[in-house]
Amino acid sequence: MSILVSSWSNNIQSVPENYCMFFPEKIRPGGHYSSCMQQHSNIDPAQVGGHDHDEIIHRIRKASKDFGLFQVINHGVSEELMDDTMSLFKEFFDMHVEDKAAYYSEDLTKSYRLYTGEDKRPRGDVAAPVCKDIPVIDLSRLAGLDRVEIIQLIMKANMDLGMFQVINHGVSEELMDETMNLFKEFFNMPAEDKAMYYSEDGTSKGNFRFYTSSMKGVNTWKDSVRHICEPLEDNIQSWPEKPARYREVVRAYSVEVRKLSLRILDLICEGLGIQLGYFGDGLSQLQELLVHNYPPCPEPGLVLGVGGHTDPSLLTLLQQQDVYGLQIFKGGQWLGVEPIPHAFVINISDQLEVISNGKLKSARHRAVTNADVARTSLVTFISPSLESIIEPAKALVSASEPQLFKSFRFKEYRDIYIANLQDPNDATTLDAYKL
Ligand SMILES: O=C(O)CCC(=O)C(=O)O
Ligand SMILES: [Fe+2]
Repeated sequence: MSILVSSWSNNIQSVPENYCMFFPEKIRPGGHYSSCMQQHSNIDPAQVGGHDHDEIIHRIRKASKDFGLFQVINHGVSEELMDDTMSLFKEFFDMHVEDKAAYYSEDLTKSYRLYTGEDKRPRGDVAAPVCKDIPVIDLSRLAGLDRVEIIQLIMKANMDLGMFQVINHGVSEELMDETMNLFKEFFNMPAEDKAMYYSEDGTSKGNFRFYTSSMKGVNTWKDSVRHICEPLEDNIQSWPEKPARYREVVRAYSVEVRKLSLRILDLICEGLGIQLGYFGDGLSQLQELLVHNYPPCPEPGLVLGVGGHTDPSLLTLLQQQDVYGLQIFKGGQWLGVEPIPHAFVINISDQLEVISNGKLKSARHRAVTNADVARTSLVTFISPSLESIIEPAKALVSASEPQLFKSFRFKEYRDIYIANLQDPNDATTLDAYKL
């Protein structure tokens, strides 16, 4: 419980090391040498063919299996040539700046280039420019003559970015505010009241879970609540009884957000030219709510609230207030998503990219923190039932548009996605299913 960011973050001047995003001290180069490997992994190929032949082969196999690395001596490349080459490169780097300038390039496609390493730390750069291309779509205009134009707008946004915002969407402002305030109240409850809900057990099978989290081994600056909303009756008993109106408010919110999600999925059907209701039943059966609380952070540039990812669901609907924090990855950089009170940010998620046969993009996004105010976001994931088979819609596959993804069971995808969240090699689950 004392691990919750909200429990300790308000009195500190600097960020603890294990929150410094994706570059913790233990993997930071410089000053942290471990002891050297023993010489016995040096292999002398000159002995191959002689009476030590079998032993050498055995040592190569063992070193390759254990370390993937060994050294060779007496290998046939002359010491003079090696020294010469080493000296030449030392001389190159020691040349005058003007002499080297001709070779310097940041263009990755150049066949020869002198360059410097960049700092790849995904800093939570709060000052990122705002993305101007995310349309804000007024759903009240759908009833009139603008319908076709609106669907075109949604489709264009989904093809390019996988993200758009909707206003006048039918979920009442009162209900949105009430739900937001309820979660703020939850996160602000005294530690003793929250303690009974706290769990580090990630296997709660969709029941209510209150936790703080890490991604790829580095802690993220947030505490979260997560549970299934639909099917409702199997899960509502696990929802908290404090704040007092939790079950009543969250139930009403889930019902309204579900209606909106089905409306948007039908607009996407229209845009894709597949039958209305295609995403009904199994493909949108599971509904989960994930609520994040990002306390103010004294050094927002060193941490992230949520690291870069695409959502594993079908569609995601995100409510934020007027506090900035969500970013989208576009054109090689992170750009801010403008917070619009009472709008929903709609993300195309992985399963829609597959079912649309790659026509729609699963949005890559993340959340940054800030030094001044806490931010709360309410994230609804609409997903297929775990047993659903996911594959590109038949109507979107043809001789000229071949199938781009294998078919799979949603449960398998989800399990791999969860494992990949902790994979330091930045594995993306969707790539593994591309044909
Ligand atoms: O809090 C946010 O704005 C983003 C949260 C998010 O991307 C997620 O929970 O998947
Ligand atoms: Fe997300």
